[in-house]
Amino acid sequence: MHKLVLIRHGESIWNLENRFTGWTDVELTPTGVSQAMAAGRLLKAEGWEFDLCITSVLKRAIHTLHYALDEMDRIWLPVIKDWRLNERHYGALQGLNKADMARQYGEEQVLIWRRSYDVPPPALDPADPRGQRGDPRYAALAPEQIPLTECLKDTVARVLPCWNDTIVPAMRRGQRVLISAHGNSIRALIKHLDGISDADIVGLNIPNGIPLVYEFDDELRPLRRYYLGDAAAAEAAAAAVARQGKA
Ligand SMILES: O=C(O)[C@@H](CO)OP(=O)(O)O
Repeated sequence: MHKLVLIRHGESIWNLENRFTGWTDVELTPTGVSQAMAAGRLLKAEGWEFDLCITSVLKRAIHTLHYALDEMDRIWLPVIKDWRLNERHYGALQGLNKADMARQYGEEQVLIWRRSYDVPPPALDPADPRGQRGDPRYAALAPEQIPLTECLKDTVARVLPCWNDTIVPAMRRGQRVLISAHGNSIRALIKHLDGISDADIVGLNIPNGIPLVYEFDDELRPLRRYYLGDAAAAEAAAAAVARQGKA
């Protein structure tokens, strides 16, 4: 059997301020740091060991990984940083307050922007300073590979190649993999792995900083997934994420 652990980063400053974040590179809050450290302590207490870590290129995920690894005394583990695990790009919504948008456009519209499978938020203008096309961390990408907005379907389309060319080969080599990523890049992976329908994926929310375990058979077919620690607390934290789109 193969196991994989995924962690959504701890609370970020824009999570706290309830702002659409996407590819904006915001820092963790002190609560987010505590969540990351608690995730590391939980993994250590349960005896989890890893051979390879993979994170996005956004500091909230990178720092979450480091704080968790430090608690496990495994800060020396190899880390791959892959832009394909970045948060879903939130287009022209990046920086705007979710509750304000719900008051202005209605909760139904905000739910579509946040959780629908194939309706992208309004796109950023390529010249908008909130965009990433001049960011040196994406210098190896062609401009058209750097999104101006993404729906979840678009995120699935770039997370899956990372799954297939990086995560799966590592697991097949017998490496135990820990991934630090984002609410919607994790939703993209879960949608693919568990074959969740376009309608049902709307109801799936990922809490900050709680390790999510996947178990696979020898052919890497998913057997089950579950949060480590207090299951009721994980469920309550996921419900709180869903409410962020309320007016
Ligand atoms: O703003 C974002 O980038 C994401 C994650 O924080 O938010 P949401 O849960 O609304 O998709």
